[in-house]
Order: sequence, then C-alpha cells, then structure tokens
Amino acid sequence: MITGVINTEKFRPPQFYSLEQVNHHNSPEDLWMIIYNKIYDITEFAQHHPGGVEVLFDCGGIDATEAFDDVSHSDDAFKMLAPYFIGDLIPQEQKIYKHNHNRIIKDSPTVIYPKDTKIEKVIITTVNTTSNLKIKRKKKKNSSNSSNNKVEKLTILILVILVIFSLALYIGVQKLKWSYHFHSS
Ligand code: HEM
Repeated sequence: MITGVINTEKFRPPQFYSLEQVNHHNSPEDLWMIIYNKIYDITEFAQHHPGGVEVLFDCGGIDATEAFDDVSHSDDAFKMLAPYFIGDLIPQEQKIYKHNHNRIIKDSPTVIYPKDTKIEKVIITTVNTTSNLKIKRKKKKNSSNSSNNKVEKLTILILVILVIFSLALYIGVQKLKWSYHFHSS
C-alpha cells in the first residue's frame, strides 16, 4: 500500500475557460485577463499595478496580451503574474505566439494538453523578446532624432544664406546710393 500526502496545490486539476467565460469578469471587483493564453485573476493586484488601475480596467475580461506586450514589461512584471494564474484558455481558442511564451510557461503552472488537441494557429508576428522591442523602439527614436537634426541643420543653412544675401543686398544698395550721390554732386 502506498501512503503519502497529496499536495493539492500542485495537483490542482487543469482549469480551462473560454473567451466568452472570461469576458464576464470585467469589473474592478472581479477582474480577469488573458495574457499568452493564460488566465489571471488580477482583482487584488490591480490596485498595486505600477502602471495604474485604469489600464487594467480597460483590459478586463479580454485578451490583454498585445497591450501587455506593447508596454515592454520587465522580467519582474512577468514573474508577478504567477500568483494570479487561475487557468488556461480552452485549446480551441489558444493562439500560438512566436515569442515570450516560454517565459510565461516557466513562471506559471502549466497544463499538458492531450496529444490530439487541436490548437488554432494564429501567429502573432511581433519582435522576438521584449528587450528586442526596447532596442527597436530606441532605434526608431534615434532615427527620428537624426531626421530632426537634418531639418534643424537645413533651417540654419537657409537662415545663414538669407542673412548673407540681405547683407549683400544692403551693401549693394548703399554702394549704388553713394555712387549716385557722387555723380549728382
Ligand atoms: C496583470 C498583469 C500585469 C502585471 C503583473 C504588470 C506589471 C507591471 C509592472 C511590474 C510595471 C513596472 C514596470 C516593469 O517592471 O515593467 C508595470 C508598468 C506598466 N504597466 Fe503593467 N502589468 C500588467 C498588465 C498591464 C496591462 C494589461 C497593461 C495595459 C496597457 C499595462 C500597462 C502598464 C503601463 C502603462 C506601465 C507603466 C510603464 C512606464 O511607466 O514605463 N500593464 N506593469
């Protein structure tokens, strides 16, 4: 006979929810969201979110993966998700992500799907990692900075040419005035 204590925390049966079910949990008192096919009950966390409560309320009951990803959250933010994990999106509604998926899987309890589970293939083609995202944003910022610099330089050049031209015009007019003055006197 085998005896032992089952850790019910670890052996919690896999819980699946459909998008439709998640949609109902969209109020500040009952706030769920989907991030990378995983469902989190963030009712308690919302008040402590460093980015404010409002953005989380806006994502209540929906798939917030893109919104979450857009902000380029740190590794710490990913780790903070784990305690709020309550289940997975039903396999038929899951998306396959090219990136970051492993980070979530690593930090949250994972469900092993039956072999023949059909997963809808929706490939989200964004950058590979959030740090890449940051680099990309930096590059974008730099390129817009350099085009701003070019415009600035061009403006200065035009101004200098204008000043030289008006100075030359002024001197020319003065010269004409003097020669007219000498000829007439
Ligand atoms: C429940 C999941 C979420 C967790 C655990 C979380 C966690 C965090 C953390 C730890 C930060 C501080 C910066 C960092 O370490 O990355 C942060 C900032 C922020 N988060 Fe979230 N977040 C979550 C969901 C979201 C969602 C869905 C949005 C939607 C737009 C969002 C928007 C923001 C914004 C705007 C900031 C401020 C960024 C800044 O000031 O640079 N967060 N979040």
